[in-house]
Amino acid sequence: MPGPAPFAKMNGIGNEIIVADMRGRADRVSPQAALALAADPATHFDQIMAIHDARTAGTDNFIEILNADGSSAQACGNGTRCVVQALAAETGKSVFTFETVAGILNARQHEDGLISVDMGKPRFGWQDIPLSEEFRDTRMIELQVGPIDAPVLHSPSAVSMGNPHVIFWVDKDVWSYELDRFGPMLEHHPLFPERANITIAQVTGPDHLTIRTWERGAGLTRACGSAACAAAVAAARTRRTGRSVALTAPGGPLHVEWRDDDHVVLTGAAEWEFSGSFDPATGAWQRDEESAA
Ligand SMILES: N[C@H](CCC[C@H](N)C(=O)O)C(=O)O
Repeated sequence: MPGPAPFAKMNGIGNEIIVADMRGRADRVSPQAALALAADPATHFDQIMAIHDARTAGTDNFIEILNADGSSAQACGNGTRCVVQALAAETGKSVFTFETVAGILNARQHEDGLISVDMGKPRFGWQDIPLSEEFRDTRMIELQVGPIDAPVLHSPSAVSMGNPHVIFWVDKDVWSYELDRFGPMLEHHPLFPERANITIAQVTGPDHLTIRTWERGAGLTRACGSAACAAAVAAARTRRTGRSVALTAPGGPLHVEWRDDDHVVLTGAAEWEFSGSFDPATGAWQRDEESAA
């Protein structure tokens, strides 16, 4: 049996992330370990980013992403920034190429410490998101919450950033909507065969959005990077903003640029909290002695 694996508890503007160092070993973080770590308030997380040895030439590492409910995710922008910060501190490198189940992505740490992740190209086809019904135009799909004649939320945009997202556009303050109540129902709506990440977004300035997200497999989070990308792309697609968008999530600021080559680049901060080691099979863990409180 391989021994315990090192981990760092980090966050990407409040998106709670565990970066697990699974390099040099063949086992994987089990869904049971994820559930155990998520249930402990000291290690509660939204995503685990498990760093594995590279599988493909030209990449630095393979990254596996687990949600708090033990399910896997194809993309995690905020978590990827945490991985970059951890590996940059260890290696002194600032440019990385990672492989995930959704493909290859590039990331870099800037001089000021902020980190940019190229999240790849968005997809808009209903089968790509995926939706269970044909919608020819996913800038606005038919879905509503509340009374038929006076819906509270309606007509969201749908986008795949490798993972499924819907964005409801709202006129009032994003905190005035009961996302904790609508989120679970929308995440599991039959329109989304692979479930979905649910974001409410308000245009709060020229090229500025304020967002809140209910994450698939994790619930309400203080930030979701791929949702920020999906919201910015959907805003540009519906002419609500241009292609370079500043966003405010509950946990802080993010910037998204939808480049002319169709790639979406997410920029923001990452923060280390403490380090420890854990058993990838069970989730039993302990804090490193010298680690900060
Ligand atoms: N927090 C992540 C996204 C997690 C996505 C996950 N909830 C899913 O698609 O299952 C981010 O920063 O992009």
